[in-house]
Amino acid sequence: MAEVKTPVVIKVGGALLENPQIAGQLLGEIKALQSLRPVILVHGGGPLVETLLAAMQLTSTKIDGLRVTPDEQMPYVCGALAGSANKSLCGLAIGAGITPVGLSLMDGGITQCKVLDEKYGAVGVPSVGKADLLNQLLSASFLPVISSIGSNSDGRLLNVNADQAATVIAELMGGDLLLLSNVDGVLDQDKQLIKELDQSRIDEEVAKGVIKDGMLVKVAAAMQAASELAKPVTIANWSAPLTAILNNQTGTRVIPASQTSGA
Ligand SMILES: Nc1ncnc2c1ncn2[C@@H]1O[C@H](COP(=O)(O)OP(=O)(O)O)[C@@H](O)[C@H]1O
Ligand SMILES: CC(=O)N[C@@H](CCC(=O)OP(=O)(O)O)C(=O)O
Repeated sequence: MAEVKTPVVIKVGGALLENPQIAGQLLGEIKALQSLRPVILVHGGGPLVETLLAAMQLTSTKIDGLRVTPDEQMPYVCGALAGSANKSLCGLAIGAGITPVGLSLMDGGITQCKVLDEKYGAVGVPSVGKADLLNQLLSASFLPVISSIGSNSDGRLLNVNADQAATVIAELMGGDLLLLSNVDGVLDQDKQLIKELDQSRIDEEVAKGVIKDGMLVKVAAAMQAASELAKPVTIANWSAPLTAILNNQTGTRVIPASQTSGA
């Protein structure tokens, strides 16, 4: 029987698109990785959302790293995430010799979303759906490129934080999860890289206010995926070589309770 290879789910923050050279380099590394293992790309687009909302003279606020999203802003949020960000990354993938398929969380029932809390407006919490579509695309060597726009069962469009989206996709596929951003990983109060983070160190750094804003959501999402998958999740810089990230030579590894020495 053919060996089933564990997919790699790579999430990139939207700020990557502000640096097409680094983005192109990463896509080139993803192309090389695809010859070894299936890859799924999940992306954010926070800066694009900000720019578009500002151009429309709309204001936007975040609570604990999550954007408060009134339903009337969803056309712009969808346009930025499922439109501009998704198609820009697909274009960069094509430039790297990859055949991408641009998707959102709702396509093929990949995830189902529920409204988080009406105080956030149209913000969704995703849960695992069906893997069939992704399995078909991966077996045909396509690169799924997934934006974090989802829908609830009534068809209400919801804005999902892209780290949470990637977490759920990694859980659905049993994949290895890399959360790539514009920082080397999770930094301590002296701006030094923390190489390993378990739940008690997370609680400590959050209480001190060292882990905050977007990193708060990212670390919580990483720990959720690590616990669900019973394996570490990596938070690293998209400028680092992908092989170094995969070989744990750089970045922060978020370790689930099942793998800490006290477990
Ligand atoms: N302890 C920390 N270590 C590293 N970055 C942190 C930390 N606390 C807060 N941050 C902030 O979190 C940001 C990464 O989160 P975010 O902007 O949401 O990234 P992305 O858009 O790539 O998902 C960093 O650029 C940094 O400003
Ligand atoms: C609910 C919520 O916060 N949604 C995020 C979705 C995009 C995102 O997560 O983008 P980054 O990965 O670039 O931060 C937002 O509107 O910014």
